[in-house]
Amino acid sequence: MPETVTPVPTADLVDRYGTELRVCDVQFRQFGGHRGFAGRVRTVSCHEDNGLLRDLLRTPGDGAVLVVDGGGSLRTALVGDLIAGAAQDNGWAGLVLHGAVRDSAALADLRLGVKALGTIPRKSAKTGTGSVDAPVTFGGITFHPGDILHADDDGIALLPTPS
Ligand SMILES: O=C([O-])CC(=O)C(=O)O
Repeated sequence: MPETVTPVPTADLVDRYGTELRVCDVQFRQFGGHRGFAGRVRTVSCHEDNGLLRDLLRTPGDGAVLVVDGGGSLRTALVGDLIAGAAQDNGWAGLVLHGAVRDSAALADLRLGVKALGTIPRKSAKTGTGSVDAPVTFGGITFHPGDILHADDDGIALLPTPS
């Protein structure tokens, strides 16, 4: 069942949850057609290789947000218009890429959130090395599969996990 999470402004979430909210310190750029997006976290960890995330985004997203730890590399693009288009068509809410994109002009037309560090036209390898749904850490916070993520023009935040 698709699990849609309605995006809430991240500044409002800080006002509501205070320091319990986990806020990512990275200054991402916005590339997708949806500037505010939210969903349950899935993760990929990879380095200049997008085989794993390409295969995952070809499967139903059920409203999830894919968080990709690309090690911050800006040498190759992890996502372009084809992979992002598949994510849109398969019901993913958004992508958070600690890495680069390409086809950036086309990404703006998609019904998808896409935050990334920057752009580069060079492709990634496709060997499929890396891991899926292991916790990933960048910007001072750890993204666990199942966390609820909210993103907008102000940044990215993870809701406190119920104790
Ligand atoms: O295939 C790739 O590596 C990325 C790409 O260009 C696309 O998603 O369109």
